[in-house]
Amino acid sequence: MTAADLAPLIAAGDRRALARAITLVESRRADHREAALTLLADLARLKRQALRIGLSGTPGVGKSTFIESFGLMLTAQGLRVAVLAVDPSSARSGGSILGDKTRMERLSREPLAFIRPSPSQTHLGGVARRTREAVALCEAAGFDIILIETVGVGQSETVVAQLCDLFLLLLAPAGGDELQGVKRGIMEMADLILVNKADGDLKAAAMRTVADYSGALHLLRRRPQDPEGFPKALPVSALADEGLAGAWAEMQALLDWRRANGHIDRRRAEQARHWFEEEVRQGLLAVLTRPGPARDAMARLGEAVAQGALTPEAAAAELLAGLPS
Ligand SMILES: Nc1nc2c(ncn2[C@@H]2O[C@H](COP(=O)(O)OP(=O)(O)OP(=O)(O)O)[C@@H](O)[C@H]2O)c(=O)[nH]1
Repeated sequence: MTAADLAPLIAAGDRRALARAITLVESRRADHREAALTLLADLARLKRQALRIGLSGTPGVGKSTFIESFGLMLTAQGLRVAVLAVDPSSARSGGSILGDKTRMERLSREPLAFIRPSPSQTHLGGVARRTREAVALCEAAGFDIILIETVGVGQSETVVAQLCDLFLLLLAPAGGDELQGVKRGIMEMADLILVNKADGDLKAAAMRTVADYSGALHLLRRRPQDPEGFPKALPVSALADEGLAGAWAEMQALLDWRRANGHIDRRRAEQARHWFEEEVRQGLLAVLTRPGPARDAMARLGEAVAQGALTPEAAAAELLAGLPS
């Protein structure tokens, strides 16, 4: 099947065609890459947009339980939901955070939902491109909401934050009264902090954790993209399906405000620029690492620097001057 065959099927919302197209954008083969770029350009003409929600949380915090409950709540409202994952750790574990078939079993059977397991990837640049293109394909397929999940190791939150309109941080109730070592940078990215497992014996601890984070969020500098009161921390129970409708109402209130104030369009424009620049950076790196004159010059000039024949600065200037401009 060619890109030209896939495009109308995806536009009609065919989930199998969508899955095949995602496989195509994941491929490293040069002819696949070319077909993928044609397909993406074709589908971009539809100018369809979904609400993109990023979700981060450490293993065991309840991400899959949350996505299943939250996703089912949305599909019950007639919304089409796609779930993607950014998982840079899968290269190491050899597995995939969404690979386990038993995860989100009910949601995966739902006709309005599409769940894409995360493939093994070797570097974050590849993960970012793959996910970005998968998001674009899901949008073209007419999904209303795209949930982009990450386990939050290394730089993966930054990738997700650059792909989404809204960023959720899922936390577990803390044992003591200390914040759970959540890095400041990650807190600063969050639009909502959801303290999961606010049920049964864990409820009291969850409420304390919500209070702790509410206090901590208060101390952060107010961001221009936030109305009064955001970002905020809320208790939820993905298992008992409690607090999810409330969290969704908060997300919608925030999005309405951002839309009305032009923040969504502005953020997407900034993200598009970011990804363009990132692609250029990756392309330049590829020029230096694949066999060819640039890599040869790199080796030759590196040797000259090592032997003291050239300063690092002079050698770098010579190399850069020789690159196609
Ligand atoms: N009490 C309670 N337990 C929950 C809740 N949500 C998830 N759990 C439990 O927490 C455990 C981990 O849940 P998962 O949804 O698999 O967590 P995850 O973050 O997706 O974990 P990884 O797949 O390892 O990344 C499971 O035993 C769930 O049943 C909740 O709201 N309340």
